[in-house]
Order: sequence, then structure tokens, then C-alpha cells
Amino acid sequence: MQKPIIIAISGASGSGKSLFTQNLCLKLGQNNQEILVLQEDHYYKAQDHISVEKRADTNYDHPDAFEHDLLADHLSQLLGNKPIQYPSYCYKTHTRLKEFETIKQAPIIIIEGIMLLTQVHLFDYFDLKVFVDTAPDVCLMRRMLRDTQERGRTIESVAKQYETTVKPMYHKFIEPSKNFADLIIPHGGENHLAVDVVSAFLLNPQNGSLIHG
Ligand SMILES: Nc1ncnc2c1ncn2[C@@H]1O[C@H](COP(=O)(O)OP(=O)(O)O)[C@@H](O)[C@H]1O
Ligand SMILES: Nc1ccn([C@@H]2O[C@H](COP(=O)(O)O)[C@@H](O)[C@H]2O)c(=O)n1
Repeated sequence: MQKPIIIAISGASGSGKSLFTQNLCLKLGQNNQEILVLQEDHYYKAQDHISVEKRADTNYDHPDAFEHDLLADHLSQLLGNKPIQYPSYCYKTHTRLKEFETIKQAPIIIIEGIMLLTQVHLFDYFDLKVFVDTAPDVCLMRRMLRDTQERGRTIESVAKQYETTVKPMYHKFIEPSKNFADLIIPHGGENHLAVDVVSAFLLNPQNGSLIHG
């Protein structure tokens, strides 16, 4: 069995990583490609030891908020064709859920999340590193809509979190990590030309053998 190709998709919160990933999956699915999507957010640390009110004050835009070592273990297990116990996460209660999902490898593994390109120790796992580059004001507007509609937040809480952690941590960690990307994609999740380019790369077996040496 051939080693899976792992692609990391990073960028600011609200930049369009998830939408880009969905569109990439649609495109690859049209070619009957089996894909596994992992989200870095599922590796946020559990916070069961902190009250729900206090959890709202955690800095979720710092690399230390994640269990990246667990993610590294999981990528290693998937590459070794072993199943993983994939954690699940709840943005409303700010902690892990009790349920785990047993997940097996696929020929293409996509992982998306804000801090992936800040984690140099993960780079050996990534065959392709993509950064979705969208203007911060556009990201904020999208996040405001999404977090109030889907993540149980108020306009006030999104605005406060943006000023206290999301914006400063973006400039400290995420924006500089763009330098580690192999591909920088403007215009977010609906950049269909970029979806075509990345899917063509992933579908071409010759590219596959090239990136695996
Ligand atoms: N190019 C785009 N045009 C319009 N809406 C978009 C675009 N890209 C993303 N969105 C929307 O913005 C919100 C945030 O995008 P999402 O893909 O969840 O961002 P991320 O995963 O980077 O946080 C979602 O509701 C998504 O549908
Ligand atoms: N309990 C949490 C956990 C994370 N966040 C925010 O999610 C953002 C990352 O997810 P995206 O899908 O937007 O990339 C990150 O910026 C955290 O601030 C949160 O608000 N609450």
C-alpha cells in the first residue's frame, strides 16, 4: 500500500480553510478519491477542570492551547496504517466531548487549522503546506457571522475575543507562519482555480511519487 499524501491547510480564523477543504474534497470526490479530513481544532486541550464561565477567557489562539503531540502521534499512526481515536470538540462548552471516532488512513489526508505552520516538528508529516491568505477585516466579518450563528457566541463576545487574543496572536504566530507555506492561496474558500491546482497535484500519481522521493 502506498504511503498517504498529507496536506496541511492553514491561515487565519475565518480565512476560508474549511470551505477550501470542502471544495477540495468535492473536486477529489468527483475523481473517486478517498480522502480523510482532520481538523486541528479537535486537538484543543480538554478543559474539564475549569468552570465553563472561566473557559471563555482561555487564549485559544496560542499554540499551547492545542495538544500537538497527540496530533503528531495520530499522523504517525495513520502513516503506519493504524487506526486512531480521533477526539471531538465543542465550541459552546470550550472542551472535548466524551466521544472519540475510530478513523483509518486514506490515500489523501487533509488537515486544516490555524497553528499548523507554527509547528515545525509536524512539518516532516506534511507533503504540501498551504496557507489561505485572506484580509483580516474579511476574516473578522466572516467569523462574526459564523460564531454568532454556529458557535453560540454574541457579537460582544466575538468583538472582545478578537481584540484581546485573536488579532494579536494572528500577528504573533499565524501571519509569520505563512513563510513556511509551499503555496499561498488568496481569496479564501471560493478560489476555484486554486482548488483545481491543488487537486490536480494530489491526483497526479507522478506528483505523488515525486513528493515521496
Ligand atoms: N470566499 C468566500 N466567500 C464567501 N464566504 C466565504 C468564503 N470563504 C469562506 N466563507 C464563509 O466564511 C465563514 C468562515 O469560513 P471558514 O471556511 O469556516 O473559515 P476557517 O475554516 O478558515 O475559519 C464560513 O461561513 C464560510 O462559508
Ligand atoms: N473554545 C474555542 C476554541 C477555539 N476558538 C476559536 O476558534 C478559532 C479557530 O477555529 P477556525 O475554525 O476559526 O479556524 C480560533 O481563532 C479560536 O479563537 C474559540 O473561539 N473557542
